Amino acid sequence: MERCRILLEAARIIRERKDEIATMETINNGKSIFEARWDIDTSWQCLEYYAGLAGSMAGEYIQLPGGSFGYTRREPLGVCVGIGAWNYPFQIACWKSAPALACGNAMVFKPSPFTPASVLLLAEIYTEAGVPPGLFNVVQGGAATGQLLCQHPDVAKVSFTGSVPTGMKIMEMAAKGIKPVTLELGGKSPLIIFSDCDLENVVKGAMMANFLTQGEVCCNGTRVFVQREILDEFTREVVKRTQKIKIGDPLLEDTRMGPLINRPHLERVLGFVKLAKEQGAKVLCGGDIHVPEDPKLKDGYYMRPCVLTNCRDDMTCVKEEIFGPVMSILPFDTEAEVLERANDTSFGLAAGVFTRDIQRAHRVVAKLQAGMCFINNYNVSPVELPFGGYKKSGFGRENGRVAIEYYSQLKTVCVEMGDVESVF
Ligand SMILES: NC(=O)c1ccc[n+]([C@@H]2O[C@H](COP(=O)([O-])OP(=O)(O)OC[C@H]3O[C@@H](n4cnc5c(N)ncnc54)[C@H](O)[C@@H]3O)[C@@H](O)[C@H]2O)c1
Repeated sequence: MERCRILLEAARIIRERKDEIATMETINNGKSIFEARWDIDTSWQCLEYYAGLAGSMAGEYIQLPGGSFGYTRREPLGVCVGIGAWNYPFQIACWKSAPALACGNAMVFKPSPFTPASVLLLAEIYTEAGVPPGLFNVVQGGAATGQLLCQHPDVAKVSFTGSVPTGMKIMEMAAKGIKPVTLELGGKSPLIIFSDCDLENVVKGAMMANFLTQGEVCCNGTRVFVQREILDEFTREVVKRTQKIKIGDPLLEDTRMGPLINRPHLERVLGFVKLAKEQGAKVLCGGDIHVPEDPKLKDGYYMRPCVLTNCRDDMTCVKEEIFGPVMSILPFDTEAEVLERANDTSFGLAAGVFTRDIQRAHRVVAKLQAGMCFINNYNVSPVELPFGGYKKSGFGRENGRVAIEYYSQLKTVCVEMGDVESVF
């Protein structure tokens, strides 16, 4: 209950300082202030959720013959390391630290060196809320710092959010110390749109699945499979709305897309568009640098969101995670065909299906190889629901009740009520 009270107080302070934290996050990452406020909301909601669970963690009592019994205790792991990506800096730190602290662990958190700032506010807030000194710590640095943390003998667990190649290295390092890991890695998720869908909702869903945070979202549904009957209508509408996205100063209220994280990443994303064209895709809009009218933004890392058609499943833009505002539209004819194509990837983070046919919706999601599936929506993230990947998108879960299992260990106690029966 003490942990619960402190986490609730931290959640209250985050709510109170929401605008300040969101502004810091926008400067930190480049996402629009409008979206940064959403991130801060899911951050304090996460703290509230685990505050609620902190006081209710319990073991099991198991009866054994002869009056003997056993019971289990859920105990903390010790010092947990959190390593974060740059796309949701504050939110990732909350999604890791809230269950870690609720379970009685300490956490050392290392943000991405591209977004070092906002998590310091979280550390400040935890201290103000009453988290004892040393229980939540921020260490700045890049890969070398991350490695030192993973290899440290006093570290009991590593929870990592980032790319697949780094995830592999983390797992290797953790294996040497037999440490459990949670891996939240990349994706190339399918969004399947059947012709019986509500077109207005589907267009909104496809935009949400592709263009939040400049397209730098792990679970984005970037392979947009559209049933052929509605292909033209859907494409026309999605292009029209994509062209209307307001790009510019992310601190302005009406901006919906800010700059990408840095110049090398912008060039990488533009490189994917160039390669897509060379491989035969057609750019319907965007995919190039955007220079805002405001002269002080002229060197910003802005690009216009891009919609690609004429895509094939073997193209690089359809196979690899671009991590930028690039949507690939892929026509399909039948349910069986689209399921096979949707699952034909080594990733498995998320998937979405839009249809008015309720039986089909459940039949399709049951067959999708993805940890987070959406029916008739996309990229909503209630903290009550577990989130995490299948296949190379990682394992372990964040959020939901199940995350408790990833930040605690189970002790079994066997109690004898009779005499010891010895064979000696
Ligand atoms: N599944 C999810 O929940 C989720 C959420 C956000 C982002 N992501 C993924 O993250 C990727 C983008 O983020 P990124 O570019 O920051 O990823 P990244 O793998 O380059 O870096 C992530 C973090 O790992 C650290 N790091 C890098 N090398 C390391 C090493 N050898 N040892 C220990 N730590 C090391 C970085 O400093 C950073 O803090 C994308 O692939 C995206 O899909 C996944």
